[in-house]
Formats: sequence, C-alpha cells, structure tokens
Amino acid sequence: MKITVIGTGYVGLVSGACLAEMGNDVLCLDLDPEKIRILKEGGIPIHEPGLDAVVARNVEAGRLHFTTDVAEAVRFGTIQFIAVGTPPDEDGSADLQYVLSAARNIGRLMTDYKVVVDKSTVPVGTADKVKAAIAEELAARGLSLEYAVVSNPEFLKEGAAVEDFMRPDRIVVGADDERAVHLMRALYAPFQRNRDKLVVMDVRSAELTKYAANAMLATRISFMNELALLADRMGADIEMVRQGIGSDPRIGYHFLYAGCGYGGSCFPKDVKALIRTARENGQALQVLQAVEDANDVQKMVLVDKIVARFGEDLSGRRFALWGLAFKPNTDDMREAPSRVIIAELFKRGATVTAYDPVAMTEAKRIFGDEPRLAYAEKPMDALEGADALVIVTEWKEFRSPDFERIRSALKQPVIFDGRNLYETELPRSFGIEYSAIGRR
Ligand SMILES: NC(=O)c1ccc[n+]([C@@H]2O[C@H](COP(=O)([O-])OP(=O)(O)OC[C@H]3O[C@@H](n4cnc5c(N)ncnc54)[C@H](O)[C@@H]3O)[C@@H](O)[C@H]2O)c1
Ligand SMILES: O=c1ccn([C@@H]2O[C@H](COP(=O)(O)OP(=O)(O)O[C@H]3O[C@H](CO)[C@@H](O)[C@H](O)[C@H]3O)[C@@H](O)[C@H]2O)c(=O)[nH]1
Repeated sequence: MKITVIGTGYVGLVSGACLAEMGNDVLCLDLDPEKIRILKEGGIPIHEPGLDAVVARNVEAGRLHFTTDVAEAVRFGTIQFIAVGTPPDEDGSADLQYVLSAARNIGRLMTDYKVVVDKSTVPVGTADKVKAAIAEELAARGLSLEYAVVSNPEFLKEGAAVEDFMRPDRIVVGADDERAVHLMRALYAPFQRNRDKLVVMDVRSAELTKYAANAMLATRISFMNELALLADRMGADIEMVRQGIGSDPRIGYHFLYAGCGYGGSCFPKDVKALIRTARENGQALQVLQAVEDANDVQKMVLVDKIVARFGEDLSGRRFALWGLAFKPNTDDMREAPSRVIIAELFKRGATVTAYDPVAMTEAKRIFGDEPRLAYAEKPMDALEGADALVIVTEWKEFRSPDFERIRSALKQPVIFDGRNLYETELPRSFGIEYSAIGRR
C-alpha cells in the first residue's frame, strides 16, 4: 500500500519505518528541513533502540522515503497518517494547530480518494474537525472528492517503540466508514498473527480510548507513589506491597513502580488534556486531577529528602545526578523529573554534576551554558567530591555499581534513589546511607 506519514517525529518515524518493514511504500513528510536532511543522509534524529536498523533496511530496499514537499506527500499515499505533535496549550488543552494545518494541506492538494488517519493523540471530536477542515478546502476548490477520517491512536512506549509497534497488544481503529475500515484491516493484517488485535469502534470512542489508557496508567503510578509516601512514614516497604497486590490478576504487576514521578511527552500532557476536555464538557474528573497533583508532589520527593538531610540552604554543596532522561533507553527529557530536581537544587544554592548515557546532548540544549550544571563522562566521574548521589533514571548501567567506589568518592556516603534500584541492605552494607522511595 502507498502510505504518507505527516510528521516525522517520534511516532511518525517509528510508524513510517515499521509500516515500510511490513512491505508498504512509505513517504515521511516533515516541515523541519533539518530532520529530513539528517534522515536523507542516513542519520536518525532521535535515540530509539533498533530504529536505525529498520530505517536503514527499508531505505535501502526503496520502500521508505523522506520529503519536505507537502504536495508530493499528499499526492503519494492513499492512506495519510497524521502524526504531528499535539502539545499542551497554556490552559492544558491539546493544541490542534499542527493537526488541522496537516488536514488543510490534504484538502488543498488532494486529487483522489484518501483515508486520513489521526495517529496523533487528539481530544474527542478532533476527527470531526479534521473532516471539516478538509471539506472546507475542497469546497474552496469547488471539488467534492471522497475521503474518510479514521482515528488510530498509537500506544507505543519510547525506548521500546519498534517492538511495541510491530507487536501491538491491540490496534484501535475508530471509523464510521466501511471502505476505510476495510483498508485499515488490510493494512494491519500482517500484525494480526495468532489473534485478531483490531478493535474497531466509532471514532469518538477511539479518541477517548487513547486518553483513557494513559490516564489509567498514570493513575496506577500516582496511587503507588502516594502509598510509597505513606510506607515511608509507617515503616512499610512499597516493593513488598507491589508484589503483594500485583499477584492478584485483577491488578497485575505492571506500572506499579513507585518513583520520583512520571514524566515524558505523553502522561503529563494527556492527563492535563483529558481533565480539560472533561471540564469543558461539564464533567469533573476528580480522580485524574488528584493523579496530576500527586505527580507534582512526587517530583519534589527527592528534593524534600535532600533538604531533610542537608538543610534548606544547600549553597556550596554539589550533587552527583545519575539519569537525565524521563526514562531509560531514550534521550527524551520532556517533563523529566530531573529538570524539576535540578532547578530546585539550583534554587537552594547547590550545583550539580550529571551523567546520562544518551541524554546529555539534550540536557545541554535545554540548560545551555548553565554554569551550575556540569557533565561527567562516566557515572563514577560525577561522584568525585560530591555531597551525595541522586538517582533519577533507572538506566541498566546504574543497577550494579561498585558501592565501595561510591562510598569513597562521595564526601558523604549518601544515595537518594528515586527509582528504587537496589535491595536496601546492599548499599547499607557498604556503610552508605541509602534513601529510596517507600522502602524500609
Ligand atoms: N512520543 C511518544 O511516545 C508517543 C506515543 C504515542 C502517541 N504519541 C502522540 O503522537 C503525536 C506525535 O508525537 P511525537 O512525540 O512523535 O511528536 P514530535 O514532536 O516528536 O514530532 C512531531 C513532528 O511533526 C512535525 N510537524 C508539525 N506540523 C507538521 C505539518 N503540518 N506537516 C508535517 N510535519 C509537521 C514537526 O516538525 C515534528 O517533527 C502526539 O500527539 C503524541 O501525543 C506520542
Ligand atoms: O511503574 C511505573 C511505570 C512508569 N513510570 C514512569 O512513567 C513515565 C512514562 O513511562 P512509559 O509509559 O514507559 O513511557 P512513554 O514512552 O511516555 O509511554 C506512555 O505514553 C505513550 C504516549 O502516549 C503511550 O503510547 C504509551 O503506551 C505509554 O506507556 C516515565 O517517567 C516512567 O518513569 C513510573 O514511574 N512507574
């Protein structure tokens, strides 16, 4: 099938590459010439394990192409995936300007039947707006061409995006048009394997399903984070609690890890947007509002622990910080807890030496030439002479460190672990003060 992917960011590039891998002809469009230049020269503008090989293989096979030419892109695909950003507006609602501008481009330039697929995360009712934007452009051209608008939200996780796309738990397709459903079924047939993974529904339910999934996952995390704070006060261990409740199949083990707050480009934005949509429609989502508030508190937990140990005035103190990315296996720092922690430490007069296996370039872009933030080439280099170690991201390489070296490198042998990486007695057996989230 001939497919155009509009927006070659995270989701667009992964979707485009994976759809090419399934044998389709894919053209990826982006308005950012720098991104397209990098891709055309054989590079990858994001860090995502395994993606480079899929892109290279399909470019080589002639199935995957990149362009900044909007007219060429609209002409190319019968299926037009819209995978542009939907960042939060000032009021928390999703900013639809990129989605609607992509839709208008399609209406302005299409000459035959198109299935327009909303892959971006968009509020309920967006497909109607996309439909209307295309209709308006066609009317302005005096044309009445046929087209369908489908909702096909994406559930991939950064760091495991290729695997998630190629082996999805489910594929949600929201459509009110038989011909479009037929085409989507054919497109996703290779993903079906042992069972029918396609969940076909009406467009509005599909749009809401995406927010419901992220909101549910964020709720589990905030719930466990609040229980971890209680566990800290009561001398209980949240990891034991996780195992205890996770063994109930109605609850399950996933997404119950307490930590220093959820971040990333999706949970914070989508929780906000759903709260906003609900408010606009006269329905308060009280649970979800609490999920967001609890997460703001949680991003401060390590700072609170540091202040409790070293006092409110941290001037002259330097902290080693392991992990800048919002989670492992990505260089993405959008809404990362590290950003809040670093800013709060600065506010109290401290400086930071950070290490992250892949996100330091991104951190330099964000923090510029901030003199209070230094970078270490190796995890252990960050520790030399620092007052304590603060762990913010659970990169694999932090999981079994040389505790003896940590103890001797730090001025004070203290670890604040925001990701509960170690059995608590292990660092303590080396004479290290170890403070984690909700652990004994
Ligand atoms: N990042 C994820 O893990 C993830 C997962 C599932 C869903 N989503 C959703 O997918 C959408 C895209 O997210 P992302 O992280 O890939 O965003 P991103 O910011 O990485 O990429 C968006 C791209 O769209 C391009 N763009 C904007 N307007 C355009 C236009 N009119 N024509 C062509 N290109 C245009 C931008 O230049 C940018 O490269 C969002 O709605 C997001 O919520 C993201
Ligand atoms: O038990 C857990 C699991 C995750 N997190 C945190 O939650 C955030 C999000 O993690 P994750 O969901 O793995 O990353 P994303 O790439 O943001 O993926 C989420 O957001 C995407 C965009 O909508 C969806 O497609 C995915 O299904 C959804 O998992 C990160 O800060 C994690 O550290 C926890 O604190 N505890």
